[in-house]
Amino acid sequence: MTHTAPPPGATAALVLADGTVLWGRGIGATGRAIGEVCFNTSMTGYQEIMTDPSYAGQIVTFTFPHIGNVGANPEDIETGTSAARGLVLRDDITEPSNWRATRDFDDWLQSFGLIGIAGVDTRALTRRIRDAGAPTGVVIHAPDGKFDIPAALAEAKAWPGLEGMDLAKDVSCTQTYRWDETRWALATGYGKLENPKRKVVAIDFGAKRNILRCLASAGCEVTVLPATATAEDVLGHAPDGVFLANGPGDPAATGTYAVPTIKALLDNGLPIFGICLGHQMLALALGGRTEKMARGHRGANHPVKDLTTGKVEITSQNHGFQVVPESLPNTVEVTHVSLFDGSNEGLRLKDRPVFSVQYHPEASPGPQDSHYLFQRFVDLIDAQKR
Ligand SMILES: NC(=O)CC[C@H](N)C(=O)O
Repeated sequence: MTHTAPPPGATAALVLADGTVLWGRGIGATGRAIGEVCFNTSMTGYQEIMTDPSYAGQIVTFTFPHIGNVGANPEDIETGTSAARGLVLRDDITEPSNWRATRDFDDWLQSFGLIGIAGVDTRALTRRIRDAGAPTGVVIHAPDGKFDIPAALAEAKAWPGLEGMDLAKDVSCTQTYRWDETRWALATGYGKLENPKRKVVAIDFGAKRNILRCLASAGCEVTVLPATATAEDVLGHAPDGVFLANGPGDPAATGTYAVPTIKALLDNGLPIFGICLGHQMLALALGGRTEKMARGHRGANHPVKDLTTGKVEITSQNHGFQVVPESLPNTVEVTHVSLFDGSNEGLRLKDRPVFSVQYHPEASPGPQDSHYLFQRFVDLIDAQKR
């Protein structure tokens, strides 16, 4: 895998912190970007993945070779800007072939400032991440073929890594806003929620739009608050329930401002539902612990067992940290477990209307097996209201 000089025609390089240099062809924006190199096994949904705020500080390696082949459209995005740092592909991006495409994927990457490399042996890179963990990497796109590899290597070596990094504040909204677009909006153009039955405050640690759509589709009027919102800010909106969003970075670092808020909300007795980073921070607020995973879960095919029903669901996942179930107090019941590695995928409180999952029930991309969780949340809200 190691080379010293750019091979003829190379316009991009991926420099790993251990000195490995992978050469390829540049895609998207030019320049260089640094991040943790992870892999995602999804076969579809590359736009949603590249705009998922949880990927802040990461360079995504797609294990599926045909990325970009259906082009890009203005709808399949999870935020208006991208938080991910870059991407690594096996094959070159081809001409778009899909009726929904409004532009070429390469073009779209440029407009989002995303730097990428194609022509990499992504299978070898993925095995390496699987066996040795996610390395820091610098992706360089230099159409002039001029690479400063020693500088990139020094940068990669100096990067502190995601552990201890708080990135939620960077990707969260800065102002409170109302969300009322349902899941039907994309298909029909008429997706505004009429007569919502419940008021939900969503704390935005890096929320994906489709989560907000799923909450609206379940009949919730959703008010979105910035990540640093206090319990008073939340309660000021007189919500029937609180949603804790997904987000990037290390939950322990984000917890410095989010955990006190969540603790106060728990004391208040409101129904609470958390997803991914929201799940991890709920666990911290309950006195539990989180840790970095050896290789993380990123893909749209992860089997999870719901221990409360015995059913297995195929889930969409994107996380590199996990809740340590043994660290949770006995007021907590573990409700979901990964059938890949046995790690924790969900919890609920035995004495309060509070639950959370580690995976992404809104999918986007991914199977819709887990949409029932949004119904579970509104059922808890309705029971509490009665
Ligand atoms: N999707 C998420 O919310 C990710 C949570 C957290 N940043 C992790 O990597 O584990």
